[in-house]
Amino acid sequence: MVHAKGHDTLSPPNWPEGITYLTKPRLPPTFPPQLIPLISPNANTNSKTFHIKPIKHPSNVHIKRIDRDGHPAKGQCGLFAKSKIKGGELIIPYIGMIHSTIIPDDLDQVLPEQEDEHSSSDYDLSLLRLSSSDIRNPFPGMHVSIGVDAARMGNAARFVNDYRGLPGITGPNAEFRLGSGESGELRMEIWSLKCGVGKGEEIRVSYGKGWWGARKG
Ligand SMILES: C[S@@+](CC[C@H](N)C(=O)[O-])C[C@H]1O[C@@H](n2cnc3c(N)ncnc32)[C@H](O)[C@@H]1O
Repeated sequence: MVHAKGHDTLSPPNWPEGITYLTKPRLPPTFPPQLIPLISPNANTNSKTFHIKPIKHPSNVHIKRIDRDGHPAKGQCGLFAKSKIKGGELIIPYIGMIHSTIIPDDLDQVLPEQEDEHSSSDYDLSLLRLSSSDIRNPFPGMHVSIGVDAARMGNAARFVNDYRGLPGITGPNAEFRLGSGESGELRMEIWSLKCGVGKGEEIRVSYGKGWWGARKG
């Protein structure tokens, strides 16, 4: 375990240099306080931040550099099971930087000038989208989306690869699910599928056709 500047705590083995290790989601100071109760229902309504219990690195998974020929992510890292994981288990919550986009509801997509670092991130997952007619939406006439991006900071969940193209593999053994943490906070999680994950096996999800479609050509 390595404890570097900016990390929440000691990072697990094989954690890459330059990425901040988190034990709870990071909320930037620019995050609109009106949106905090939507992702953290137990937060004090006047709160400009949210308090979440730190999440430990699970002992049954590890980050491993992929050196297998034919693996499409060779040279990168993946997340592997250290011991057998049964079907239907929470493997690890997905932690990163929480961010929001607020755009007029009549725009059907973010304009180029509104794009930020998260728009092109390969580590960004959506947590919540609200149309202007949603009664929970605090911004009249606006469309709100909230996401979690682990490109620059996160936990071991950021290393989960997609199953496509992996040698001898025909499908995922895990999936992303929206869930809530111990403090009631909205979060993305990685759960094992019915088949479970064998000891030493790579944990692999489907990023979805949309994810791959956006990156073609
Ligand atoms: C969320 S990251 C996964 C962790 C990444 N392997 C790493 O070491 O940081 C997503 C990136 O992993 C790679 N990746 C994941 N699954 C892949 C697959 N099935 N085929 C090719 N590249 C993949 C791509 O470079 C993608 O942009």
